[in-house]
Amino acid sequence: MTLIEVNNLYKIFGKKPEKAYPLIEEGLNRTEIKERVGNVVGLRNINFEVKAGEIFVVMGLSGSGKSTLLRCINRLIPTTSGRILIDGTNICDLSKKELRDIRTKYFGMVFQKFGLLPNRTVLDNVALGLEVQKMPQNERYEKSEKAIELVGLSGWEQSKITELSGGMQQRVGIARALSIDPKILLMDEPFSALDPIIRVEMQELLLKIQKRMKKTIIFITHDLNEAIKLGDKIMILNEQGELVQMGTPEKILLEPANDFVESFVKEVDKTTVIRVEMLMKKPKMTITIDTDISSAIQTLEKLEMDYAYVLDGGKYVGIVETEQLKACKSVAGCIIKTKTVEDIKTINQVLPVFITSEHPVPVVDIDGLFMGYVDLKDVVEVIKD
Ligand SMILES: Nc1ncnc2c1ncn2[C@@H]1O[C@H](COP(=O)(O)OP(=O)(O)OP(=O)(O)O)[C@@H](O)[C@H]1O
Repeated sequence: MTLIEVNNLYKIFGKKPEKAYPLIEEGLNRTEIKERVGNVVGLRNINFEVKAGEIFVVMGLSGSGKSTLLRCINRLIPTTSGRILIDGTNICDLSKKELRDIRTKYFGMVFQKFGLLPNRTVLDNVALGLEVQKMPQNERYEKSEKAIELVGLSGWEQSKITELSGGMQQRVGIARALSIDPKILLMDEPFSALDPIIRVEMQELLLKIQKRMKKTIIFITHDLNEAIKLGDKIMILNEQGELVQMGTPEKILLEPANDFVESFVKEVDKTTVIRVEMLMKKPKMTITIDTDISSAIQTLEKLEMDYAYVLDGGKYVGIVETEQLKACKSVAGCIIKTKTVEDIKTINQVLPVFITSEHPVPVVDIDGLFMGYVDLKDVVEVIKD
Protein backbone atom coordinates (compact mmCIF):
# COMPACT_ATOMS: atom_id res chain seq x y z
CA MET A 1 0.00 0.00 0.00
CA THR A 2 1.34 3.43 -0.96
CA LEU A 3 1.55 5.71 2.08
CA ILE A 4 3.38 8.68 0.58
CA GLU A 5 3.04 9.87 -2.98
CA VAL A 6 4.84 12.90 -4.38
CA ASN A 7 3.90 14.24 -7.80
CA ASN A 8 5.58 16.99 -9.84
CA LEU A 9 7.02 18.63 -6.76
CA TYR A 10 8.90 21.90 -7.22
CA LYS A 11 10.38 24.02 -4.45
CA ILE A 12 11.70 27.38 -5.53
CA PHE A 13 12.99 29.72 -2.83
CA GLY A 14 12.64 33.50 -3.09
CA LYS A 15 10.00 35.96 -4.20
CA LYS A 16 7.91 35.34 -7.33
CA PRO A 17 9.08 31.76 -7.85
CA GLU A 18 7.09 31.54 -11.10
CA LYS A 19 9.89 33.54 -12.76
CA ALA A 20 12.12 30.50 -12.42
CA TYR A 21 9.90 28.03 -14.32
CA PRO A 22 10.75 29.15 -17.88
CA LEU A 23 14.41 29.10 -16.98
CA ILE A 24 14.10 25.58 -15.60
CA GLU A 25 12.41 24.64 -18.90
CA GLU A 26 15.34 26.17 -20.77
CA GLY A 27 17.61 23.84 -18.83
CA LEU A 28 19.50 26.49 -16.87
CA ASN A 29 21.25 25.32 -13.74
CA ARG A 30 20.71 26.53 -10.16
CA THR A 31 23.50 29.15 -10.24
CA GLU A 32 22.39 30.55 -13.60
CA ILE A 33 18.78 30.81 -12.44
CA LYS A 34 19.83 32.53 -9.22
CA GLU A 35 21.88 35.02 -11.23
CA ARG A 36 19.04 35.73 -13.67
CA VAL A 37 16.06 36.00 -11.31
CA GLY A 38 17.40 35.67 -7.76
CA ASN A 39 15.47 32.47 -6.95
CA VAL A 40 17.06 29.27 -5.73
CA VAL A 41 15.65 26.09 -7.22
CA GLY A 42 15.60 23.64 -4.32
CA LEU A 43 13.75 20.78 -6.01
CA ARG A 44 12.81 20.17 -9.66
CA ASN A 45 9.90 18.01 -10.63
CA ILE A 46 10.25 15.25 -8.05
CA ASN A 47 8.04 12.17 -8.37
CA PHE A 48 8.07 9.09 -6.17
CA GLU A 49 6.01 6.76 -3.99
CA VAL A 50 6.79 5.18 -0.64
CA LYS A 51 5.06 1.99 0.37
CA ALA A 52 3.93 1.37 3.96
CA GLY A 53 6.63 -0.38 5.96
CA GLU A 54 9.42 0.62 3.58
CA ILE A 55 12.71 2.36 4.40
CA PHE A 56 13.02 4.91 1.62
CA VAL A 57 16.44 6.54 1.52
CA VAL A 58 17.01 9.93 -0.10
CA MET A 59 20.64 10.32 -1.02
CA GLY A 60 22.60 13.17 -2.52
CA LEU A 61 25.52 15.52 -1.97
CA SER A 62 25.32 18.67 0.12
CA GLY A 63 22.85 21.14 -1.41
CA SER A 64 21.01 18.54 -3.50
CA GLY A 65 17.73 19.31 -1.75
CA LYS A 66 17.38 16.38 0.66
CA SER A 67 16.39 18.46 3.69
CA THR A 68 14.18 20.65 1.54
CA LEU A 69 12.31 17.56 0.41
CA LEU A 70 11.83 16.36 3.97
CA ARG A 71 10.59 19.78 5.07
CA CYS A 72 8.12 19.82 2.18
CA ILE A 73 6.82 16.37 3.12
CA ASN A 74 5.87 17.42 6.63
CA ARG A 75 4.99 20.92 5.40
CA LEU A 76 7.51 22.72 7.58
CA ILE A 77 7.89 24.76 4.41
CA PRO A 78 5.28 25.25 1.68
CA THR A 79 5.79 23.64 -1.70
CA THR A 80 5.88 25.86 -4.80
CA SER A 81 3.91 23.41 -6.96
CA GLY A 82 3.00 19.75 -7.18
CA ARG A 83 1.28 17.60 -4.60
CA ILE A 84 2.21 15.44 -1.66
CA LEU A 85 -0.30 12.79 -0.66
CA ILE A 86 -0.01 11.31 2.82
CA ASP A 87 -2.28 8.29 3.00
CA GLY A 88 -4.30 9.87 0.17
CA THR A 89 -4.55 13.39 1.66
CA ASN A 90 -2.83 16.20 -0.21
CA ILE A 91 -1.03 18.00 2.60
CA CYS A 92 -0.39 21.01 0.39
CA ASP A 93 -4.11 21.89 0.65
CA LEU A 94 -4.60 21.62 4.41
CA SER A 95 -5.55 24.28 6.93
CA LYS A 96 -3.26 24.88 9.92
CA LYS A 97 -5.48 22.78 12.19
CA GLU A 98 -5.71 19.90 9.69
CA LEU A 99 -1.96 20.06 9.21
CA ARG A 100 -1.39 19.86 12.97
CA ASP A 101 -3.64 16.79 13.19
CA ILE A 102 -1.97 15.01 10.30
CA ARG A 103 1.48 15.77 11.70
CA THR A 104 0.52 14.36 15.11
CA LYS A 105 -0.90 11.21 13.60
CA TYR A 106 1.71 10.55 10.94
CA PHE A 107 5.10 12.13 11.58
CA GLY A 108 7.93 11.44 13.97
CA MET A 109 11.15 13.36 13.31
CA VAL A 110 14.75 12.46 14.07
CA PHE A 111 17.40 15.11 13.38
CA GLN A 112 21.15 15.04 12.92
CA LYS A 113 21.67 17.36 15.88
CA PHE A 114 19.34 15.34 18.13
CA GLY A 115 17.29 18.42 19.18
CA LEU A 116 17.04 17.29 22.82
CA LEU A 117 16.48 19.48 25.87
CA PRO A 118 19.73 19.24 27.86
CA ASN A 119 18.29 19.95 31.29
CA ARG A 120 15.55 17.40 31.06
CA THR A 121 15.89 13.75 31.92
CA VAL A 122 15.91 11.06 29.24
CA LEU A 123 12.35 10.13 30.19
CA ASP A 124 11.07 13.70 29.96
CA ASN A 125 12.77 14.20 26.61
CA VAL A 126 11.21 11.04 25.21
CA ALA A 127 7.82 12.03 26.61
CA LEU A 128 7.97 15.50 25.08
CA GLY A 129 5.80 14.79 22.04
CA LEU A 130 3.14 13.18 24.23
CA GLU A 131 3.30 16.10 26.66
CA VAL A 132 2.58 18.45 23.77
CA GLN A 133 -0.43 16.25 22.99
CA LYS A 134 -1.48 16.83 26.64
CA MET A 135 -1.38 13.17 27.56
CA PRO A 136 -1.55 12.56 31.35
CA GLN A 137 1.85 11.99 32.94
CA ASN A 138 1.53 8.34 33.95
CA GLU A 139 0.27 7.36 30.50
CA ARG A 140 3.00 9.27 28.68
CA TYR A 141 5.68 7.81 30.95
CA GLU A 142 4.40 4.32 30.31
CA LYS A 143 4.58 4.80 26.53
CA SER A 144 7.97 6.51 26.79
CA GLU A 145 9.45 3.72 28.89
CA LYS A 146 8.48 1.24 26.17
CA ALA A 147 10.20 3.41 23.55
CA ILE A 148 13.28 3.73 25.79
CA GLU A 149 13.43 -0.04 26.10
CA LEU A 150 13.14 -0.38 22.33
CA VAL A 151 16.28 1.71 21.77
CA GLY A 152 18.21 -0.15 24.50
CA LEU A 153 18.34 2.62 27.10
CA SER A 154 16.44 0.99 29.96
CA GLY A 155 17.99 2.12 33.25
CA TRP A 156 18.87 5.58 31.90
CA GLU A 157 15.39 7.10 32.28
CA GLN A 158 16.38 9.53 35.03
CA SER A 159 19.74 10.54 33.55
CA LYS A 160 20.32 14.02 32.19
CA ILE A 161 20.98 14.30 28.46
CA THR A 162 24.38 15.85 29.16
CA GLU A 163 25.48 12.60 30.84
CA LEU A 164 25.01 10.63 27.61
CA SER A 165 27.35 9.96 24.68
CA GLY A 166 26.38 11.07 21.17
CA GLY A 167 25.14 7.61 20.20
CA MET A 168 23.02 7.42 23.36
CA GLN A 169 21.60 10.87 22.71
CA GLN A 170 20.50 9.79 19.26
CA ARG A 171 18.87 6.72 20.83
CA VAL A 172 16.87 9.19 22.91
CA GLY A 173 16.04 11.09 19.71
CA ILE A 174 14.72 7.90 18.10
CA ALA A 175 12.77 6.94 21.25
CA ARG A 176 11.18 10.39 21.33
CA ALA A 177 10.06 10.01 17.72
CA LEU A 178 8.73 6.49 18.38
CA SER A 179 6.92 7.35 21.62
CA ILE A 180 4.11 9.07 19.73
CA ASP A 181 3.72 5.94 17.59
CA PRO A 182 3.82 7.77 14.25
CA LYS A 183 3.07 5.97 11.00
CA ILE A 184 6.02 7.72 9.33
CA LEU A 185 9.50 8.42 10.64
CA LEU A 186 11.35 11.26 8.94
CA MET A 187 15.06 10.95 9.66
CA ASP A 188 17.34 13.77 8.51
CA GLU A 189 20.95 12.52 8.49
CA PRO A 190 20.40 11.07 11.96
CA PHE A 191 23.73 9.26 12.17
CA SER A 192 25.99 11.69 10.31
CA ALA A 193 27.36 13.33 13.47
CA LEU A 194 28.35 10.00 15.07
CA ASP A 195 31.75 8.36 14.83
CA PRO A 196 31.95 5.41 12.40
CA ILE A 197 31.63 2.53 14.88
CA ILE A 198 28.69 4.07 16.71
CA ARG A 199 27.15 4.93 13.36
CA VAL A 200 27.19 1.28 12.29
CA GLU A 201 25.73 0.31 15.69
CA MET A 202 22.90 2.80 15.18
CA GLN A 203 22.20 1.48 11.69
CA GLU A 204 21.90 -2.02 13.16
CA LEU A 205 19.62 -0.69 15.89
CA LEU A 206 17.37 1.00 13.34
CA LEU A 207 17.06 -2.22 11.32
CA LYS A 208 16.27 -4.15 14.50
CA ILE A 209 13.59 -1.65 15.52
CA GLN A 210 12.20 -1.65 12.00
CA LYS A 211 11.81 -5.44 12.07
CA ARG A 212 9.56 -5.07 15.10
CA MET A 213 7.77 -1.82 14.35
CA LYS A 214 7.46 -1.84 10.54
CA LYS A 215 7.29 1.95 10.30
CA THR A 216 7.42 3.79 7.02
CA ILE A 217 10.73 5.61 7.08
CA ILE A 218 12.18 8.38 4.94
CA PHE A 219 15.86 8.43 5.72
CA ILE A 220 18.17 11.15 4.46
CA THR A 221 21.87 10.53 4.03
CA HIS A 222 24.80 11.59 1.89
CA ASP A 223 26.50 8.22 2.40
CA LEU A 224 25.85 5.52 -0.21
CA ASN A 225 27.03 2.71 2.08
CA GLU A 226 24.47 3.78 4.66
CA ALA A 227 21.81 4.11 1.97
CA ILE A 228 22.52 0.61 0.71
CA LYS A 229 22.55 -0.93 4.14
CA LEU A 230 19.27 0.59 5.23
CA GLY A 231 17.23 1.26 2.12
CA ASP A 232 14.55 -0.92 0.66
CA LYS A 233 14.58 1.74 -2.02
CA ILE A 234 17.01 4.55 -2.70
CA MET A 235 16.37 7.83 -4.48
CA ILE A 236 19.38 9.82 -5.64
CA LEU A 237 19.21 13.59 -6.12
CA ASN A 238 21.86 15.53 -8.05
CA GLU A 239 23.27 18.94 -7.20
CA GLN A 240 20.46 20.63 -9.18
CA GLY A 241 17.71 19.19 -6.97
CA GLU A 242 16.70 16.66 -9.64
CA LEU A 243 15.92 13.00 -9.21
CA VAL A 244 18.54 11.03 -11.13
CA GLN A 245 17.77 7.47 -10.13
CA MET A 246 15.43 5.52 -7.92
CA GLY A 247 15.44 1.79 -7.21
CA THR A 248 16.53 -1.02 -4.96
CA PRO A 249 20.14 -0.94 -3.71
CA GLU A 250 20.97 -3.79 -6.10
CA LYS A 251 19.49 -1.94 -9.06
CA ILE A 252 21.46 1.22 -8.25
CA LEU A 253 24.68 -0.72 -7.83
CA LEU A 254 24.30 -2.92 -10.88
CA GLU A 255 22.71 -0.45 -13.25
CA PRO A 256 23.76 3.10 -12.31
CA ALA A 257 21.66 5.46 -14.43
CA ASN A 258 24.49 7.84 -15.37
CA ASP A 259 28.07 8.90 -14.63
CA PHE A 260 26.93 10.81 -11.55
CA VAL A 261 25.50 7.69 -9.90
CA GLU A 262 28.39 5.61 -11.22
CA SER A 263 30.81 7.91 -9.39
CA PHE A 264 29.12 7.06 -6.06
CA VAL A 265 28.76 3.39 -6.84
CA LYS A 266 32.45 2.92 -7.73
CA GLU A 267 33.47 3.11 -4.09
CA VAL A 268 31.18 0.31 -2.92
CA ASP A 269 32.20 -3.36 -2.77
CA LYS A 270 29.22 -4.78 -4.63
CA THR A 271 29.62 -8.29 -3.23
CA THR A 272 28.87 -6.97 0.25
CA VAL A 273 25.52 -5.77 -0.98
CA ILE A 274 24.20 -8.02 -3.67
CA ARG A 275 22.35 -10.87 -2.00
CA VAL A 276 22.17 -14.44 -3.23
CA GLU A 277 18.54 -13.72 -4.03
CA MET A 278 19.78 -11.91 -7.15
CA LEU A 279 21.60 -14.99 -8.38
CA MET A 280 19.40 -17.82 -7.23
CA LYS A 281 17.26 -19.76 -9.64
CA LYS A 282 13.66 -18.85 -8.99
CA PRO A 283 11.20 -21.74 -8.63
CA LYS A 284 9.63 -21.24 -12.03
CA MET A 285 8.28 -24.72 -12.05
CA THR A 286 6.91 -26.95 -9.33
CA ILE A 287 5.66 -30.51 -9.37
CA THR A 288 4.06 -32.50 -6.63
CA ILE A 289 5.97 -35.27 -4.92
CA ASP A 290 3.64 -37.99 -6.22
CA THR A 291 4.11 -37.11 -9.91
CA ASP A 292 5.29 -40.20 -11.81
CA ILE A 293 8.63 -39.94 -13.54
CA SER A 294 7.35 -40.17 -17.12
CA SER A 295 4.84 -37.38 -16.57
CA ALA A 296 7.46 -35.25 -14.83
CA ILE A 297 9.88 -35.64 -17.77
CA GLN A 298 7.11 -34.78 -20.20
CA THR A 299 6.14 -31.62 -18.30
CA LEU A 300 9.69 -30.42 -17.78
CA GLU A 301 10.67 -31.01 -21.39
CA LYS A 302 7.56 -29.29 -22.69
CA LEU A 303 8.44 -26.18 -20.69
CA GLU A 304 12.14 -26.54 -21.51
CA MET A 305 13.01 -26.59 -17.81
CA ASP A 306 16.09 -28.37 -16.55
CA TYR A 307 14.80 -28.62 -12.99
CA ALA A 308 11.63 -28.32 -10.91
CA TYR A 309 10.86 -27.75 -7.26
CA VAL A 310 9.08 -30.62 -5.58
CA LEU A 311 6.15 -29.86 -3.31
CA ASP A 312 4.65 -32.12 -0.68
CA GLY A 313 1.34 -30.81 0.61
CA GLY A 314 2.26 -27.33 -0.71
CA LYS A 315 5.62 -27.36 1.13
CA TYR A 316 8.93 -27.28 -0.71
CA VAL A 317 10.78 -30.56 -0.05
CA GLY A 318 13.42 -30.82 -2.78
CA ILE A 319 14.48 -30.43 -6.39
CA VAL A 320 14.45 -32.84 -9.33
CA GLU A 321 16.52 -32.34 -12.44
CA THR A 322 15.34 -33.34 -15.88
CA GLU A 323 18.63 -35.18 -16.56
CA GLN A 324 18.22 -37.15 -13.37
CA LEU A 325 14.70 -38.15 -14.30
CA LYS A 326 15.82 -39.18 -17.77
CA ALA A 327 18.65 -41.27 -16.33
CA CYS A 328 16.13 -43.01 -14.17
CA LYS A 329 13.94 -43.74 -17.14
CA SER A 330 16.89 -45.07 -19.14
CA VAL A 331 17.72 -47.66 -16.48
CA ALA A 332 14.15 -48.53 -15.67
CA GLY A 333 13.82 -52.24 -15.50
CA CYS A 334 17.49 -52.84 -14.81
CA ILE A 335 18.37 -55.37 -12.21
CA ILE A 336 20.69 -54.04 -9.56
CA LYS A 337 22.82 -56.59 -7.83
CA THR A 338 24.17 -55.53 -4.49
CA LYS A 339 26.46 -57.11 -1.94
CA THR A 340 23.76 -58.18 0.42
CA VAL A 341 21.36 -60.94 -0.41
CA GLU A 342 18.53 -58.97 1.07
CA ASP A 343 19.15 -56.13 -1.38
CA ILE A 344 19.23 -58.41 -4.37
CA LYS A 345 15.81 -59.59 -3.39
CA THR A 346 14.32 -56.12 -3.22
CA ILE A 347 16.25 -54.30 -5.88
CA ASN A 348 15.00 -55.94 -8.97
CA GLN A 349 13.64 -52.51 -9.65
CA VAL A 350 14.64 -49.16 -11.08
CA LEU A 351 17.80 -47.17 -10.45
CA PRO A 352 16.70 -43.58 -10.74
CA VAL A 353 19.99 -41.66 -10.82
CA PHE A 354 23.28 -41.66 -12.60
CA ILE A 355 25.21 -44.72 -11.60
CA THR A 356 28.16 -42.45 -10.82
CA SER A 357 26.35 -40.82 -7.90
CA GLU A 358 28.28 -40.85 -4.65
CA HIS A 359 25.17 -40.72 -2.53
CA PRO A 360 22.63 -43.36 -1.61
CA VAL A 361 20.16 -43.53 -4.44
CA PRO A 362 16.43 -43.75 -4.13
CA VAL A 363 15.01 -46.90 -5.67
CA VAL A 364 11.58 -46.80 -7.22
CA ASP A 365 9.61 -49.54 -8.84
CA ILE A 366 8.39 -49.60 -12.44
CA ASP A 367 5.45 -47.39 -11.51
CA GLY A 368 7.69 -44.83 -9.85
CA LEU A 369 6.79 -45.91 -6.34
CA PHE A 370 9.56 -45.20 -3.83
CA MET A 371 11.04 -48.41 -2.43
CA GLY A 372 13.96 -47.18 -0.34
CA TYR A 373 17.61 -46.17 -0.68
CA VAL A 374 20.59 -48.17 -1.74
CA ASP A 375 24.17 -47.09 -1.26
CA LEU A 376 26.07 -47.28 -4.53
CA LYS A 377 29.10 -48.78 -2.86
CA ASP A 378 26.93 -51.83 -2.22
CA VAL A 379 25.90 -52.13 -5.87
CA VAL A 380 27.88 -54.82 -7.59
CA GLU A 381 26.16 -54.91 -10.94
CA VAL A 382 23.46 -53.21 -12.95
CA ILE A 383 22.05 -55.48 -15.58
CA LYS A 384 20.03 -53.98 -18.43
CA ASP A 385 17.12 -55.98 -19.71
N1 LIG B 1 15.44 29.00 2.96
C1 LIG B 1 16.18 28.92 1.88
N2 LIG B 1 16.33 29.98 1.07
C2 LIG B 1 17.06 29.91 -0.06
N3 LIG B 1 17.70 28.81 -0.48
C3 LIG B 1 17.58 27.72 0.29
C4 LIG B 1 16.83 27.70 1.50
N4 LIG B 1 16.91 26.47 2.04
C5 LIG B 1 17.67 25.73 1.20
N5 LIG B 1 18.07 26.48 0.16
C6 LIG B 1 18.88 26.03 -0.98
O1 LIG B 1 18.25 24.89 -1.55
C7 LIG B 1 19.23 23.96 -1.99
C8 LIG B 1 18.98 22.63 -1.33
O2 LIG B 1 19.29 22.73 0.07
P1 LIG B 1 19.10 21.56 1.13
O3 LIG B 1 19.49 22.08 2.45
O4 LIG B 1 17.77 20.98 0.96
O5 LIG B 1 20.19 20.53 0.62
P2 LIG B 1 20.69 19.21 1.34
O6 LIG B 1 20.82 18.18 0.27
O7 LIG B 1 19.86 18.90 2.49
O8 LIG B 1 22.13 19.67 1.82
P3 LIG B 1 22.94 19.25 3.15
O9 LIG B 1 23.33 17.82 2.98
O10 LIG B 1 24.12 20.17 3.11
O11 LIG B 1 22.03 19.50 4.31
C9 LIG B 1 20.60 24.58 -1.64
O12 LIG B 1 21.10 25.22 -2.78
C10 LIG B 1 20.27 25.56 -0.55
O13 LIG B 1 21.18 26.64 -0.57
